Amino acid sequence: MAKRGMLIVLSGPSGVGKGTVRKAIFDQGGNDFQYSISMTTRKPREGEVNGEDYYFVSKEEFEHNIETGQMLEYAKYVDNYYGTPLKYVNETLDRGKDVFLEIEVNGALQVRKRLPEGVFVFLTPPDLMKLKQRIINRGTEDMETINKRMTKAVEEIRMMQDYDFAVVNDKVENAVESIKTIIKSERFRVERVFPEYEEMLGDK
Ligand SMILES: Nc1ncnc2c1ncn2[C@@H]1O[C@H](COP(=O)(O)OP(=O)(O)OP(=O)(O)O)[C@@H](O)[C@H]1O
Ligand SMILES: Nc1nc2c(ncn2[C@@H]2O[C@H](COP(=O)(O)O)[C@@H](O)[C@H]2O)c(=O)[nH]1
Repeated sequence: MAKRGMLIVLSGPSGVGKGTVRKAIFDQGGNDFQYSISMTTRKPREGEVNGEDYYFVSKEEFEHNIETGQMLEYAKYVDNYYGTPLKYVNETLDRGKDVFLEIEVNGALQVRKRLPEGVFVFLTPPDLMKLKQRIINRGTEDMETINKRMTKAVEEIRMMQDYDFAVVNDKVENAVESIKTIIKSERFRVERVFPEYEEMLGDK
């Protein structure tokens, strides 16, 4: 049976740049991460594609998925549900592939309980003003929603200490390099990738 893949969970407040950093890591190549597409009851933004950016579903469908145990984790975040379908994550890890989740903090802490072997990285903004400016610049939310997301952000940043690693997203390229280094080092720690280590340490 293939060795189970590695689970990487990237979390942090809305607008900090999780999606930007994740896309840069994927675009640079040199890895075979599988991105887990989340499910949400939020309405699609302009340009968002069902089955690529999210699975956009009704509240009823989402609640049915919760009740039937189909979610690895889920959270109510600013008036909408967001969650990770369990089957894809399990099947992909079982195939020996690495899975990348990009989710908010309450969901990440649920994942930590179920899959504690994952690598949990918190992406944090240089400061709150810059965070707000990034959400405003993105131009996807109205001011009322931005303010709700900023209130959430303060709660979320307090939970940073529950993560294995924290990375400041000041410059995208620096955050990308830091996360790639973390992943490389965690893979080494978990898998002891050099065969001579196995021999030296007397593993079967
Ligand atoms: N280091 C950075 N410096 C300046 N702007 C940035 C940086 N990283 C991302 N941004 C910009 O900030 C905005 C929010 O980024 P992004 O959508 O990636 O955040 P997110 O954390 O994925 O948000 P959400 O959780 O709401 O999906 C985007 O307009 C992006 O271009
Ligand atoms: N707990 C989960 N949170 C998720 C998931 N997918 C995305 N998110 C987070 O929700 C907020 C808002 O996202 P937006 O697309 O409306 O800006 C943000 O922090 C996302 O990272 C998920 O599956 N589970």
